[in-house]
Amino acid sequence: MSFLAIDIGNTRLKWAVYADGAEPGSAPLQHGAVFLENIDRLADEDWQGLAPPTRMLGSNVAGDAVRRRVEEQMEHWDLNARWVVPAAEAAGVRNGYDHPTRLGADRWVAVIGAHAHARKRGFDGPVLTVMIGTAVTVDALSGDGQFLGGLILPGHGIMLRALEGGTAGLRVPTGEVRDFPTNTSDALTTGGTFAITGAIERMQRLLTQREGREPLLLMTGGAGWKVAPALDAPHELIEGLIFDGLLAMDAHRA
Ligand SMILES: Nc1ncnc2c1ncn2[C@@H]1O[C@H](COP(=O)(O)OP(=O)(O)O)[C@@H](O)[C@H]1O
Ligand SMILES: CC(C)(COP(=O)(O)O)[C@@H](O)C(=O)NCCC(=O)O
Ligand SMILES: [K+]
Repeated sequence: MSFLAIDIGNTRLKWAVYADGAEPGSAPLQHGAVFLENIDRLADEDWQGLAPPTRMLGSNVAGDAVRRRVEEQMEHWDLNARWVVPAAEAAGVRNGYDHPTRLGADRWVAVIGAHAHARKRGFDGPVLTVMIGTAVTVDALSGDGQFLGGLILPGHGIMLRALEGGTAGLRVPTGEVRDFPTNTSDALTTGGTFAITGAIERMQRLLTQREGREPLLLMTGGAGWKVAPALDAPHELIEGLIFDGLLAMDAHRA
């Protein structure tokens, strides 16, 4: 008996298999990541030889066509494909979005994962969930479990491509994060990084003011490690935050 968790973003599909009874924070038995252009080879490659999972739950923000292609890769297993649709409430979190179903499934699941982490360590204050993927999202959860809302901004890659495409003189290699950049490469890299860390720190201040208490700041996503060193606010990198949310949701449904 095992549980397959899938997180399809706009760049990569991430998957993890857990033993029955796993909880948020548990280590997966196996896990992997593939770029979306390679998802049609999952059954023949990454998942070849995997013990057939007995349950699955996925988060997908890459559209219906991608979801169908992934479902095809799972066809040889006797598995009921289940995908998260953000609702008004799930796993102890209430959804404050104007139209709950329009919230990105990955954001909803990550906030639920972050809530589970906070509760597990006995923390009942607010939580700020930061995801650094293709896009960057910064999502606020109140101490009493209400998702208050959050920001979407371009990830580093999108920012740089937008600048390259919209200017004549910004085609340069990746630079370093510097306090006062003195060349174009460093200016671009620092600009992108400070845009992201600045947005995070602004939301942290807003949430602290609203709740009267410093939030727990949990960060995840493929490029989280790049942003973490430049972030002044105390934070924790949790690679599998979306998987932890999927585990929490699966446990609540059972
Ligand atoms: N080894 C890596 N493989 C892929 N992406 C990476 C890697 N290291 C950093 N990244 C960054 O992480 C981003 C993808 O992160 P991910 O969380 O998978 O995004 P998404 O959920 O949007 O698909 C890429 O835009 C890239 O900038
Ligand atoms: C904001 C996102 C594009 C992030 O995608 P990602 O970077 O994880 O690929 C995704 O969560 C999404 O499509 N959201 C729907 C719109 C919303 O959340 O309001
Ligand atoms: K993501």
